[in-house]
Amino acid sequence: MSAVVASATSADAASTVVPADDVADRLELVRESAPLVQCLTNVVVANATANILLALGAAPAMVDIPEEAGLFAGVASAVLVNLGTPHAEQRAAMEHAVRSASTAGTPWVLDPVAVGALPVRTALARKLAAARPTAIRGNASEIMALAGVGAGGRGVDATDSVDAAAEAAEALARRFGAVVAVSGAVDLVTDGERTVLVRTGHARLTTMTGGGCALGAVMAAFLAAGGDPLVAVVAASAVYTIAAEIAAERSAGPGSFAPAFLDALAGIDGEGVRARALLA
Ligand SMILES: Nc1ncnc2c1ncn2[C@@H]1O[C@H](COP(=O)(O)OP(=O)(O)OP(=O)(O)O)[C@@H](O)[C@H]1O
Ligand SMILES: Cc1ncsc1CCO
Ligand SMILES: [Mg+2]
Repeated sequence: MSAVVASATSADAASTVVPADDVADRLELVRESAPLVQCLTNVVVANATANILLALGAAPAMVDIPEEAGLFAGVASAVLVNLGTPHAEQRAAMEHAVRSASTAGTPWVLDPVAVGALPVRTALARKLAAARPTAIRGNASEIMALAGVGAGGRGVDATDSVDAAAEAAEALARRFGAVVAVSGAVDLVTDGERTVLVRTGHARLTTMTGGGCALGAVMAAFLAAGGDPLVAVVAASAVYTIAAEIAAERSAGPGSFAPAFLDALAGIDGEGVRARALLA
């Protein structure tokens, strides 16, 4: 039985299945290694992202000033670059961090928040993508806009379906040699050759600020553990969305969901992954 099920999304990419045992193994590796995840992220979600990484068992560090970001990316286990509120100082820090991560071979994740209509972040996202992130994570409209199809979403929200973004995601993955993850009701993960659909999850995740942004940080934590980056990103997405299902059952709305999600992330183990996988 698989934690994630695959189906063909386009003629170009072969569908792939990632077994629940692989997801459980990756979760254990994250817990054992407690990766140090450097986050250059937006001011809206910084605190939520740090709490989510801690709950998972990783170590967050929001090191995002130009004088320190490059230095730190050389020692961090993984780096998240999220373009949600890209002030000038942070933009400069991102360029330092990306250069240093690439030199050190540190995995890094690009989240092109609200690219499309907004000029500064769109140009920056294109420039950073050319520096070959390990993974690119966004909602359907962001991935399509970065690939050069579509004008982006409504602010930070998607106006396109994950299905509609499948071909753009696969093309982007091939162009930049990255794993590309598209979030939505069903999450899609592709490396341009293999495509996986992660069907677990709950819509209440979209009522909590940082639902997508913190997922990028969690992907960075899973990538830090090494191995096949496609499997790492799928495992991150599966663990995250399974925890969201558990939290949704234990909460009444957005307010109680956020702490319940932290508890679920802290409590989930391989057995929990396998149990939910049977339902997927
Ligand atoms: N309709 C839905 N049903 C279930 N889960 C969903 C749905 N939409 C999104 N999700 C989940 O919510 C998480 C965030 O995805 P979303 O597409 O909202 O990201 P985003 O737009 O980048 O979020 P943000 O920028 O607000 O942080 C993902 O784990 C995804 O699986
Ligand atoms: C609301 C918001 N605005 C810029 S970034 C962000 C967090 C969700 O993407
Ligand atoms: Mg987003």
